[in-house]
Amino acid sequence: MMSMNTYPYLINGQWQESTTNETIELVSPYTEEVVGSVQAMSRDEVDEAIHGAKRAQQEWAALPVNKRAELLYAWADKLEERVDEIGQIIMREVGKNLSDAKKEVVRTAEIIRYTAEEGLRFTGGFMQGDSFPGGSKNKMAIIKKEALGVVLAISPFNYPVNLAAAKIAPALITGNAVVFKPATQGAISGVKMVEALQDAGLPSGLLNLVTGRGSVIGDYLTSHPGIDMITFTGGTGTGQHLSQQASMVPVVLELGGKDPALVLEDADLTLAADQIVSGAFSYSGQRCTAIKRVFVLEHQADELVGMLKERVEKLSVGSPVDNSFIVPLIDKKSADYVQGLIDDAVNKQATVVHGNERDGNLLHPTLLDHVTREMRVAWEEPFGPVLPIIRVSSLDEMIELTNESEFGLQASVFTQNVNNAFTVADKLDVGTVQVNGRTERGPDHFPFIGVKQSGLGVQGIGRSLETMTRDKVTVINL
Ligand SMILES: NC(=O)C1=CN([C@@H]2O[C@H](COP(=O)(O)OP(=O)(O)OC[C@H]3O[C@@H](n4cnc5c(N)ncnc54)[C@H](OP(=O)(O)O)[C@@H]3O)[C@@H](O)[C@H]2O)C=CC1
Ligand SMILES: O=C(O)[C@H](O)COP(=O)(O)O
Repeated sequence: MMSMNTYPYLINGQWQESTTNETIELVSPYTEEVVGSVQAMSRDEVDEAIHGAKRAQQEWAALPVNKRAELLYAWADKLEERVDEIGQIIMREVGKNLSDAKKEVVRTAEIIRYTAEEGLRFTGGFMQGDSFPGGSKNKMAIIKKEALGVVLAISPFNYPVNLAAAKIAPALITGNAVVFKPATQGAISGVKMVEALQDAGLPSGLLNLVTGRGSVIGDYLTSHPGIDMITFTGGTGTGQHLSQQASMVPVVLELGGKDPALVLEDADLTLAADQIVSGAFSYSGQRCTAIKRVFVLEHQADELVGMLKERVEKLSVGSPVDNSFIVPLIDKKSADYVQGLIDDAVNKQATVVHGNERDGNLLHPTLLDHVTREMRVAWEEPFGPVLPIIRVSSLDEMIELTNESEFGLQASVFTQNVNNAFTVADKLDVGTVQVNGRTERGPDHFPFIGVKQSGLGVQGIGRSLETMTRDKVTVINL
């Protein structure tokens, strides 16, 4: 008999306990109490999940796309009906404040609906041979979009519902089956999200949910011959490792970042300060797209730092239950890592403008000035509430520091001159440049890309449909 707080995995429509009799306890980042346990699945069970998905896929792909869209619309409705319950689970499991946790569920429903709509309009094409030299009008190609088969979706802890659904929904609408492996810390939110999908009428086996430590079953999953495509969001180290495991299947990776804010001489400093603080500190900086360093010209730095300090001092710090802006980090290891970056910078003479206080996993928002390139925090991704200010002598230096990073997710450029904005944007080696706004993924139909060590391939609703399908060409010779 399973205890109330022990969550099963899902294979072929059946919620089950693992024959390993092993479960993994998940501890809340802020109460440090056990939220629940998930199953540590065996390899045989993982095999069953993949084979079950394979069996379900062909029938699903054969359905008219409008029928597939019905499932997604129903799923979005079911998620919205459970927004309070799932929001609470996200809060308890990953420590996101309650308001943001509920917003995540609502945003997920919106992504799913938009994906269904895009899916309805997503078709192949037609080509005529005579546009190529020597070609003929009598040779015509009909290009259809076909599903790849079984998509393996692996998600991280920080958006346990949203980032998972952003992979699952495009896979399903294009006729793929899914094996979904949530982050272990985030797996209960994943279970709840999948329950909603099942309530919406998920065909048996079409999505199978596997749980267990990535370090134990991850390689087995990613190198499994039954997997036809992998879509992954998580740390750069994990992503690099995964891409070496996978063989001959498309892989999309959304990885870490070190997004800079470049504050140009003609920037509106009030706007820049507002956007930088919101971008750097929401969910305590546990966003791949968080602003993770600021470049400002020496002669404007005092003014900007003063404005940032004023805002950072006002951020509420505490419990996600009280909707605090700054909440405890996901676990002690992460908090220790961020503290290590702060300590290194302070030892190398960075100035603590605010913060550098710690209460367990709760790190107060920390603003560091006079950060130099010799400090680790200038280059490493903290995934926590610390913002380094790097004073520079020229715009060229800002561009150079941006491009020197191993990461290339996004960058913010603050300027009131549109020509400067485009000139600088073109020189930055990142996936997306935000002009006069914080770095962020949304709106979710925009392409979302990481270059260099920040990723491979592209997500974003329309682009995800492309990456989860292949062209099938039939040529007619009249
Ligand atoms: N660019 C982007 O879009 C985003 C990037 N991120 C990045 O993710 C990181 C934080 O998320 P976090 O969850 O800690 O990332 P991890 O890389 O630790 O984990 C991500 C996922 O990978 C799984 N995993 C672990 N090892 C393996 C393996 N060998 N094979 C396959 N899967 C494996 C994890 O499972 P388990 O939990 O069981 O270990 C989890 O489901 C940050 O670096 C952040 O920048 C986060 C969000 C968005
Ligand atoms: O995982 C992340 O950090 C997200 O992809 C960021 O999403 P956001 O920019 O919309 O918060």
